[in-house]
Amino acid sequence: METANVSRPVVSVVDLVKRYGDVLALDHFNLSIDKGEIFGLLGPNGCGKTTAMNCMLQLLTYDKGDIRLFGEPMLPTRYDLKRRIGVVPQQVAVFDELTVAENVDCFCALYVPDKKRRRALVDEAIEFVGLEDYRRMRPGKLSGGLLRRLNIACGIAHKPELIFFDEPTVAVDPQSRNSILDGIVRLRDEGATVVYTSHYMEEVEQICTRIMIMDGGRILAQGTNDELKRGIAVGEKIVVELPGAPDARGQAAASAVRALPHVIGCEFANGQLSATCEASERNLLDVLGALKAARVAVGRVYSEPPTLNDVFLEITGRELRD
Ligand SMILES: Nc1ncnc2c1ncn2[C@@H]1O[C@H](COP(=O)(O)OP(=O)(O)OP(=O)(O)O)[C@@H](O)[C@H]1O
Repeated sequence: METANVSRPVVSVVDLVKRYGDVLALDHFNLSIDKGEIFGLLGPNGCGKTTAMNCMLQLLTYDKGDIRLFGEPMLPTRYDLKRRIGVVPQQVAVFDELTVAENVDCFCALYVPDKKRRRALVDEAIEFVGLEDYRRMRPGKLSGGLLRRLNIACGIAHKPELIFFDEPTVAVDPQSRNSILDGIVRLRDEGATVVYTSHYMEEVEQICTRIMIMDGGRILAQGTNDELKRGIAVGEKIVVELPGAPDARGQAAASAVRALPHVIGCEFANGQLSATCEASERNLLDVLGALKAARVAVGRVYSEPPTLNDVFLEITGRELRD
């Protein structure tokens, strides 16, 4: 018999199809996110991330599919559910004629009518994103990174349980980027569930508990960072600098390495030999042994685990990077 306290996913999307005319933006898209996750939707520009998010939020109509948030059917009129959701859109959406504090208050007022309670929430949100010194400034005077932080404060001031972030770090300086990523982890630690879209794999690796890789409106793979990487043939990449090696000698060394067991591919370019290998404890010894036999002088050597780009590359044959 089913028990009453089985936890339901906070987000559940089944068989979502969205077309813009002839463009199939989402092709039977499915998603299930549990409470307390930071779930990453990762994929190149145009893969359908924003469309998926906007369908979940009922900001777009769709051709087919079932969307449930907090276990309830999500509909354009479900204001009770919308009140529990925060949205940080890709394009900064604030009012130029209002100050930082007035902007946060204005968005918070959509959900929290009580002025006194709102004052405390606005203060907390401004402090959360580190904009205390800019409270009375208008958005036009803020840098790109600070504007993004204001955009976040506007989306989270009402303490939503589920927060959608659509590429919140595009075109921000590294300091603001780190502050935004730290803030998202803190929101999760305080109990929120987060949906995070990005085409930056490093960010998704850094903060997401689970990741879905998308392309062309379809799901290519999903799992934890480790699960995704374990699912591909590449286990490690070995890079060896061959200082002063002429091109012919470097190419010969690369073909010797390519012949080794567990080596999937090997290239020599710009004085560097890069070998892609299956997981094996002997890879480094084998590669160095082959280079010694080929009589090339070896400089710096390092080994890297696979990245999400390798996962994307193996599935699609293309790079995830722009
Ligand atoms: N309003 C629209 N009309 C027609 N096609 C659209 C529209 N919005 C998006 N598309 C197309 O749908 C596909 C998915 O776009 P979407 O914006 O969801 O992707 P994305 O992964 O969020 O990319 P980005 O990060 O660039 O926003 C793309 O092919 C895009 O060109």
